Amino acid sequence: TIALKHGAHRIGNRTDADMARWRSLRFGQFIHWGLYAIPAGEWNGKTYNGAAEWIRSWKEMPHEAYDQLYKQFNPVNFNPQQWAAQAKAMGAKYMIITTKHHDGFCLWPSKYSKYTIAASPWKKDLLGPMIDAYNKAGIDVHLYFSIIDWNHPDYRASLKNAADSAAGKRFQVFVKNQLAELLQRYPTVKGFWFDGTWDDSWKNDGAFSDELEQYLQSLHPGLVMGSRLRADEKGARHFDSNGRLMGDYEQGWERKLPATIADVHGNDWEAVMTVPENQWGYHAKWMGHVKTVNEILEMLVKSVSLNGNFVLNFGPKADGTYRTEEQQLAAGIGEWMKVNGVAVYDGAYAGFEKQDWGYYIRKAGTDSVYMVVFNIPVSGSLRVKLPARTALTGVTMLQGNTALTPEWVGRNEYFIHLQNRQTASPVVILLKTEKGENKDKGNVEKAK
Ligand SMILES: C[C@@H]1N[C@@H](C(=O)NCc2ccccc2)[C@H](O)[C@@H]1O
Repeated sequence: TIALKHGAHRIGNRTDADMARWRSLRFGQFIHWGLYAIPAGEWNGKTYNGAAEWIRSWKEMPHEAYDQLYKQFNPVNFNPQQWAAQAKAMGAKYMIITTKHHDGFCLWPSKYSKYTIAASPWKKDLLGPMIDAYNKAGIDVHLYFSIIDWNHPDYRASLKNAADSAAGKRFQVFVKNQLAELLQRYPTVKGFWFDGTWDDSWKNDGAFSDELEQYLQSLHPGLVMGSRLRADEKGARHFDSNGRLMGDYEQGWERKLPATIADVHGNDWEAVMTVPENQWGYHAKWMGHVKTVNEILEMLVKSVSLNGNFVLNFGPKADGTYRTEEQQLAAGIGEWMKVNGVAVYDGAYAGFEKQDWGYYIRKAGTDSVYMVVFNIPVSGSLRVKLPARTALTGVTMLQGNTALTPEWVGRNEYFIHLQNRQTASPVVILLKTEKGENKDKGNVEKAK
């Protein structure tokens, strides 16, 4: 291994209570809200095909025009209690809010910037009421913070000369001050979700990102921060130059999921997902495929089955309301989660051989394993292969709490025959297991 001063400082996952809590929550809500919701992906009668929150970088959007938008930001229909109630009904257990996206506009009245909500017609802090409402609903809050800041005069994508380096130093002080300010103003937050850390100016100062992470941990012990913040002194990101994950969980899964357990390398990880193909902030015209409830449920269940968290993004409108599609999606997900969330919360990799019908999720630390079925075969028979020396002692269909009698086909293999092959939603079956060989305890039907 290479000697590193600013690489990973820990091998293996964090085992403390704050991280165990984050890991147990499994399902989060991302919220991208800011000035970009005003143009909403359109300008001068033209539609921006990129992500709505990146519209400032569109050649058709003059920087001066974008930089005046704050004078119009006045979310008169903002109702944080309603936002929190919607998230709670959906079954989200944590929420990540954009405090400041790449455009540099702050949703809180930062004393380190003029480009904040205080300068808008709304004037008032948006983060405080949101964090209070979500915490009252029993939902943890994490703060998204973009290192890239297109508004700040000292932001540099790369440092080409002494003047750049001086600006870069001033910018690092600004970042450190804003982050400390956020922790001081919102002491109940559980973590930071850093973004915009791919520019050379950041990548080439691994020491600063390391010191910053340690500084924030010293201010707020237990803080959960993903791998996107850090670079090591050789410019390696997420994984240091020895291939070890930096930060508390792998944070690279943006709009994509790992395929198998091998892809996660035993690390904690989190996937963040958009409802349309690639829109985080509010875009008036969603183009391409919009994910359905069942597609989102499959991503959530697949993530948990591979030991990860899944975060679904919402992009509120400039007036503070949600678009109908997002409201309907949240309600539909919540309906399934109300009955089946028990298979998601505290969920973990089961260690069973993956089958085509869907996913296994182990209730962490127990002998209970849930089968979440998305693809009922035409035979109606679900094959279950248990690990060696694992006996099956009970099978229950969650819907209706119905006991099932599997057919034992020898050694550790069973078939579960579903009577009804028609279902509009994923079917959840609870397997009770125990250590030991499978012998005919009369609880299973022997193959003919
Ligand atoms: C969570 C999302 N991250 C921001 C983004 O710029 N993603 C595009 C991107 C993703 C990975 C490497 C570079 C750039 C998007 O605007 C969202 O905030």
